[in-house]
Amino acid sequence: MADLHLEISKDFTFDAAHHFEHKDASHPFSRMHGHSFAGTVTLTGPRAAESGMVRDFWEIDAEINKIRDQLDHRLLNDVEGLEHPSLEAIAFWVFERLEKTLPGLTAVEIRRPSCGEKAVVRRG
Ligand SMILES: Nc1nc2c(c(=O)[nH]1)N=C([C@H](O)[C@H](O)COP(=O)(O)OP(=O)(O)OP(=O)(O)O)CN2
Ligand SMILES: [Zn+2]
Repeated sequence: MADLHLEISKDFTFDAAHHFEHKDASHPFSRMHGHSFAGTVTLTGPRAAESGMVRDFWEIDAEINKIRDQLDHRLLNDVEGLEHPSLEAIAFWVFERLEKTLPGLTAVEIRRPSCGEKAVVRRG
């Protein structure tokens, strides 16, 4: 048992627009366009003796929703800290905010399911 560790994960989705300023004006990615994004937040830790839980999913959901509200149906380039809104940047941005309120956060994954692309930020 000593070599076992416990992970729990919660998925979320958001829709947002962005554009990439490092591309030539003629490139399609330089024009504003939108995506449906999906994310997964992972916590690692022991089960609390009194609840049997690493952390109540209801509490995780509440913290994710505070972050999601800052992304959903927004132009990501306008969000402070997301001036270059790649999947990689979004994953870092979410991790940095959620680690303040979700102790035991070990990974944030952001995906674009329509094209099978994802970025993962992992601690450790
Ligand atoms: N390493 C990365 N590369 C690229 C990223 C990124 O975040 N990290 N992002 C893009 C653009 O967002 C681009 O718009 C993706 O376009 P494409 O792959 O053509 O996907 P779709 O437009 O087909 O996606 P839909 O959501 O289905 O419209 C490029 N590279
Ligand atoms: Zn895009």
